[in-house]
Amino acid sequence: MEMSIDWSAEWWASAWWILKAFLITAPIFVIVLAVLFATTRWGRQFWRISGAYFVGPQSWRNYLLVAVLLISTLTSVRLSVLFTYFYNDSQTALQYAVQALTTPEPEVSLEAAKAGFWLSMKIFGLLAVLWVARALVHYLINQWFDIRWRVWLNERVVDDYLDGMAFYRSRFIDETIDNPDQRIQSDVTDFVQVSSSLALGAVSALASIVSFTKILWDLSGPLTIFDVTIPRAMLWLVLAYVLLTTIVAFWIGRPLIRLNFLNEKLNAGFRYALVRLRDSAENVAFYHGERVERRGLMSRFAGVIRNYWDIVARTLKFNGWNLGVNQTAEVFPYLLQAPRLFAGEITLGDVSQSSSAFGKVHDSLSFFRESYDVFAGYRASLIRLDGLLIADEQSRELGRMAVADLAGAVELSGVDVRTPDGVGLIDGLDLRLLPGDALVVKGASGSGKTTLLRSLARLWPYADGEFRRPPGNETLFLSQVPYLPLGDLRTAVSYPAAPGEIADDVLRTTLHRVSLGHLADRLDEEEDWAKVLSPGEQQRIGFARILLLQPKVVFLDEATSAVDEELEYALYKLIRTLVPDTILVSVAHRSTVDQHHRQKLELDGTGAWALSPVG
Ligand SMILES: Nc1ncnc2c1ncn2[C@@H]1O[C@H](COP(=O)(O)OP(=O)(O)OP(=O)(O)O)[C@@H](O)[C@H]1O
Repeated sequence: MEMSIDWSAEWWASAWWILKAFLITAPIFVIVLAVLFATTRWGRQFWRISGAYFVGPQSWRNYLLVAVLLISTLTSVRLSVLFTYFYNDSQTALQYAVQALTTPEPEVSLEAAKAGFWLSMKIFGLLAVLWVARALVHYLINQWFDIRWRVWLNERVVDDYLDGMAFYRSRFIDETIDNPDQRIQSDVTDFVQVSSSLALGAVSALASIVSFTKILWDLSGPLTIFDVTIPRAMLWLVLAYVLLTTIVAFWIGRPLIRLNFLNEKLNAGFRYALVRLRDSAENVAFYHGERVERRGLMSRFAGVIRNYWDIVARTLKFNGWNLGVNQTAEVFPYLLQAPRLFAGEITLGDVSQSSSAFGKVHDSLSFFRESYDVFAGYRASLIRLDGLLIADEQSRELGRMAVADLAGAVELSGVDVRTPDGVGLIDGLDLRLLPGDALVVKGASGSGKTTLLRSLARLWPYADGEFRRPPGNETLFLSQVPYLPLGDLRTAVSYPAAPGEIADDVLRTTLHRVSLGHLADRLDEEEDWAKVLSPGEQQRIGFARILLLQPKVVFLDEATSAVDEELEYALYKLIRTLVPDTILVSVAHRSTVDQHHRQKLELDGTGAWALSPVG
């Protein structure tokens, strides 16, 4: 029995095919992507987010991995092609065997048919081993590529978010963005996974279309409809069919982009409301605010569900169309090839091979149609990640106070501070403080005391003037409730120094000094310290940091508001005794704070200010 192809020569021929296909596909792949990046909106977004990963001296490793993945993808296409020839041979062998058993003078003897059948089984064994091995290697390399990319992109997005205090200052830009945390955590992952699966899926689909079109071309016969004969009808019909159905599917699926975007946004909003409830648990519990919280949570959740129903309705239409299209395609090749089999023009193997080649061309062309909802989710991730990077950039572009280094002293000249609406809070403030000086800032609530400190810390965009101060960590800002990072108590007390940078003995002695001796033996304990410690204890941690870091200047914003007056006196005395040269600037309503300062700055909230000695 004659096999459909010469299998003994086919292995080398296939290896040669894969190499040729790679040499053709790789440049086309690069050119198509370059055109998409330059001409489509989502392509430009992609490039802004991750273009840097594919340029520069380090990027050759990424290209190497992409090349391996491309070769593996093309190998899989080639193996699929070989499988269809195996199907052809095994089916034809069976057909001849049946013929030999039922007709006295068969075309092929039973022995030859049996030999053909067993040979095709051996070929299958080899193909199956190659198929499984390729799939596993592909999975591993694909994951390797994705993980490397994800690590890079995560670093890029987190660094960008931290750069220039974008994480804080983004609240001041015109179009603020929602849930940056979710954009970093979940969209980065989706972006990487879907990018590589869509790109490789598209390559695989296109290579399959080319390869199987060749098979269909060879197996297609003419079709006569209303006296018009279409040569190679099956091929043209599958192409026309898939093209039309894909256009309709894109049209039906288009709203999924917006719905997926909303889905992420609404879910993130719901999750954030839950996180806020957890963070403010004690406050809510004191107020018995469960009813209001429940209403807020449920209304957010209702938004999620409403949108989800829209997604369901749209997916129903989208999937309904796709499933219907796929089912119709099932019988297509049989309808076209069966009459030719009945006429004795082709073998059963040919019918079976046409059917599988038709299926492959159809599935490959349908890849674009069926991936549309994945692409819709991908677009949403692109928009969200790009939005985050743009917001970071805009945050960095906002104005901020000009600062310069000055050893050991503080100078403010012509400092203006405004509200976001442009209302002046402080006009032209000039000030000079030398080592050991202490200044208390007073003024009615809302007069701009905290905003002055924000401006000097370069957080506040609506401030001008010049600020000279000791460089880097020599200038410390302490807010009313000091920030306590997650981790053990050592990490919390040492902040912003890294844990371990300050010796435990020093930490313990300092805790005793600020009346937190009861915590001295708990340095290794991991807790959410911001929830465990009382506000007064947290404020004492703030004072401990002054003693540990010994800054040249420290700005304190209501730093003793939660401790009693006796303890406040002791804490200030401690600072004045142990770090007497440190310049102190305190914002405080309580008059008992004044006695620890030499000068007083009074703000009236309309721009005017007055500097006087503390009486
Ligand atoms: N993020 C913001 N957006 C808009 N306005 C703000 C913002 N932060 C502060 N303000 C406004 O700026 C003004 C000054 O606020 P600031 O917090 O500096 O007052 P303060 O003197 O420290 O008040 P308090 O003594 O109550 O702490 C207030 O009118 C406040 O509403």
